[in-house]
Amino acid sequence: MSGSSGGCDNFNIKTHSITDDYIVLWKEKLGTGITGPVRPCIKKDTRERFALKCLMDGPRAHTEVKLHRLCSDHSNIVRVLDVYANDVLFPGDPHPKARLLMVMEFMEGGELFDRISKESGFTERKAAKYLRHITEAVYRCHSLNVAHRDLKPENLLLKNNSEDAEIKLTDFGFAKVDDGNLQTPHFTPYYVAPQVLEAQKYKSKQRKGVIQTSKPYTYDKSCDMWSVGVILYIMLCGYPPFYSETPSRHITSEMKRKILSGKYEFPEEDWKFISDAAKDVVRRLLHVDPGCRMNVQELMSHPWLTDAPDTVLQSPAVFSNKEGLEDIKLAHAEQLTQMRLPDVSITLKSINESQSIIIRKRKHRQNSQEENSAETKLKIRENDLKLKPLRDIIAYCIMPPKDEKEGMLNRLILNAVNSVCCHNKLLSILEQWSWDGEKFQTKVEKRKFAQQLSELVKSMTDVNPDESNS
Ligand SMILES: Nc1ncnc2c1ncn2[C@@H]1O[C@H](COP(=O)(O)OP(=O)(O)OP(=O)(O)O)[C@@H](O)[C@H]1O
Repeated sequence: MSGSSGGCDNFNIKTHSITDDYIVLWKEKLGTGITGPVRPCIKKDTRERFALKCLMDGPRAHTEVKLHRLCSDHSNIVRVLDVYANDVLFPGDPHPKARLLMVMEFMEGGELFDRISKESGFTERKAAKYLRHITEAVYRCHSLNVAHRDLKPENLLLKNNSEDAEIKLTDFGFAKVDDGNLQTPHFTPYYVAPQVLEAQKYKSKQRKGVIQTSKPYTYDKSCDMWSVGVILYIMLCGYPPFYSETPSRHITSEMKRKILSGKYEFPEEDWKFISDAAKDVVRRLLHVDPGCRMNVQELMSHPWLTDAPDTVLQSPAVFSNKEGLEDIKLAHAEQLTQMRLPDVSITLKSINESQSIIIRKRKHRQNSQEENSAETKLKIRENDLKLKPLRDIIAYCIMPPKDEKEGMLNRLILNAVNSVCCHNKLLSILEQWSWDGEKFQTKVEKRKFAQQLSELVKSMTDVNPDESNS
């Protein structure tokens, strides 16, 4: 093990070897995730036990570390103590690889649902207490404008095995800064939803003091709230809200349909003793429209959190079926992947990121002629502007504004038909939805329509802008 030479742009990351300060128990593991095992380690000077997560060094790992550390100083977030940039040789690797080693507080009590499975007399009141801890963690993240985006039972750990142990949130591997502004110094947004622009305007008004209160809603944060709703539903009854009739270890199209339409039930036989207040929290969190979903502040002030009854719940018995519990976790993880998808599918790739062969060849040609010539940049920008009306429709369909106005969609479509360069292709999509030139004759499935338009936009951006006028 050696201190790594490169990639230490962050002054808080130590570059000397972790083994100077800690004894790492490389052969033991506390849990395993997609990034590999999390291992115990012991601080040499205090003999205290910690948990070590090893990440491949790269921009994603740096974001994880940065956002985890940013949120970390809170009683419901797993604390990050030290981060090392070291070259580490793992068995099977031909040579040492640059890694970020994150030392975290040791969560001795394990995962939330494993704990619940062992509880006798698990009540609504106890579930409400757990939910308070989870809500505090989400509040911490959202108030720092961080959306966690991977809120699932495996990432909710208990400090120890005592009765009053705190729950803490961990794993910021999908977290992102969510302040309604998609622009970062490294990425020019090819897509900005009208709602995002609205949020920016809102923020600027807040900054100028025109608006006093904060309105923390944005899409990614609302996904976290959806996750909290699913976790609460499972804590109350032992199974998830969106379950497929045909058991499968993978998310089925039936399940997807249910999630998209927000179809779930409170089956009478399992829910008849559960309070209306608890159901109210679930309903408000699982609202299908992200704009109408309860935000974290609203959740914090819901009376059920502090006034839940002592009704005994059946979830521990259901959780004791280990295979069933694994299925529940897997389904939740996959649902989260689906929820993060719109982020990817509607964010068009920048030219530098495009995988298209045509565009890569073109890039290569450009590079050899004149790197990033002003003319090329202008063309890309022009092409981008031409596609904006389509992106506005997609955004409208995915996240209709709260104050949706009559005929708004039709106006956006007319604007696009009159201005976009690819209007023949657009018209053929509109025909499928019986567009009569002014309005739709049949009901449009907005998500499907948005998907078709996304594909059209993608096809227009993955070709040479010179050719896109056809
Ligand atoms: N601080 C900790 N103390 C004890 N165990 C931990 C700690 N952090 C993580 N673990 C265990 O390791 C598992 C994996 O950790 P983590 O979720 O951070 O890794 P990951 O590779 O990002 O996982 P995922 O596949 O969920 O993205 C956790 O589910 C938990 O069981």
